[in-house]
Amino acid sequence: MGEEAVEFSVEKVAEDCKQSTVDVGDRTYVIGRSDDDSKSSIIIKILEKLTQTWVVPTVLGTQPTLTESQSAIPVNDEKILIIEKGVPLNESIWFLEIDTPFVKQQRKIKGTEVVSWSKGVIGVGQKPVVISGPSGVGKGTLIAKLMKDYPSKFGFSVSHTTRSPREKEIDGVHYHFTERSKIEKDISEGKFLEFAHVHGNIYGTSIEAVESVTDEGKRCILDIDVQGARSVRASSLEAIFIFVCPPSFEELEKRLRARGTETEEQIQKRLRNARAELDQSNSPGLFDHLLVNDDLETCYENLKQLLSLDDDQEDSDDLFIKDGKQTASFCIVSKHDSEILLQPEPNEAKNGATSLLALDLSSLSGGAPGRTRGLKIRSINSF
Ligand SMILES: Nc1nc2c(ncn2[C@@H]2O[C@H](COP(=O)(O)OP(=O)(O)O)[C@@H](O)[C@H]2O)c(=O)[nH]1
Ligand SMILES: Nc1ncnc2c1ncn2[C@@H]1O[C@H](COP(=O)(O)OP(=O)(O)O)[C@@H](O)[C@H]1O
Repeated sequence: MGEEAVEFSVEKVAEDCKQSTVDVGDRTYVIGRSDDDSKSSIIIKILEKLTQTWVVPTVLGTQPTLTESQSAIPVNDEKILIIEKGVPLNESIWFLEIDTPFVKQQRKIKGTEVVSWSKGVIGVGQKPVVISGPSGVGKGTLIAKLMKDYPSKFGFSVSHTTRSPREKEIDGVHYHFTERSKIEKDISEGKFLEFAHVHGNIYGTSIEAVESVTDEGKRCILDIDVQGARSVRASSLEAIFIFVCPPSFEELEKRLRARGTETEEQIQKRLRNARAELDQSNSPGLFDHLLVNDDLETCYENLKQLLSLDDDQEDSDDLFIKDGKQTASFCIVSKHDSEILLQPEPNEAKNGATSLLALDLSSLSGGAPGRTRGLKIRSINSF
């Protein structure tokens, strides 16, 4: 897998696929569609111009759905913007990350050349909320209340886990219950935002679990342990971090036993881990808010207050999102500073799509392994 010298020439590449070529520094990136074999896929090849050698990188992230062709332009030394042809604008914007911090880190881990896809999304979306705290403190109870009271506002990030389902747990709703080998493979393929070994099992948040909630316009809630919170802090996902504490250790033990879902051995393990989690809750810069869950209703009110405090971005992107909902297909014309000019594909003019669009990339956030958010769009009326 990964870096290898490949014997093919530019002419051979041109035969193989409908391609875009993008020069960034001493490299030419060839992005195209391969029709080899029965399975079509997007292929990425890199030409090292100085040595005239080809490199086939390891490609991470979810790739765009295949379309006939695409237009591409470098944004900077770190990423290339790609607009897919033949799909509505808000489905068509993608970034190929070639030297972002995430790509650099993955290159080190894998020891091969790496590039990563990230889908471009218009508007920022609300920051996800990470909720951590020891087992039995009441995280699930608080989250269930929030989801019941505000079903259109919040969505739950359904984690993957190797632990067995409890009696009332539903696969795909509470967790995606999964085999160890499957989750390990998906983690190695870069499909997870974070993962951790907790109470003897693997738990992890897939990128899709979080991003699909945000794409629906809902605020994503993650119930993950302290190690997971630390990983999310270090990732490109900007979130709010809340730690839920019990009023006392004795009360925590009481709740855990009263829940009646674990064996004595499992309870002992969870209580040991609880001490470590409580110690870590004070790590500088990790959690933004600590909530004590003594009386449930009081704690719930405090949680609601915290969340509405951070609602400043709500509805602020309507204008951009409206323009992004254009169903016409566009292609890249030029780049000026951080604005990219897009024009409708020639056959779209007859559908009434005549205006040019300016795609503003000045305030991007996130990026691989999740989405690239913060794109702004405005129409430029042709005269
Ligand atoms: N890092 C990480 N932790 C998770 C994830 N999903 C759940 N957890 C944590 O795993 C721990 C155990 O969860 P669970 O088995 O449902 O037990 P409970 O907390 O006692 O209800 C809790 O601390 C959860 O917050 C995940 O995707 N990533
Ligand atoms: N404030 C509270 N006071 C008393 N019991 C609570 C409170 N919050 C939650 N519980 C109960 O404690 C148990 C553990 O709560 P749960 O939400 O499953 O915890 P977690 O998801 O953090 O493991 C459940 O039986 C729940 O009904």
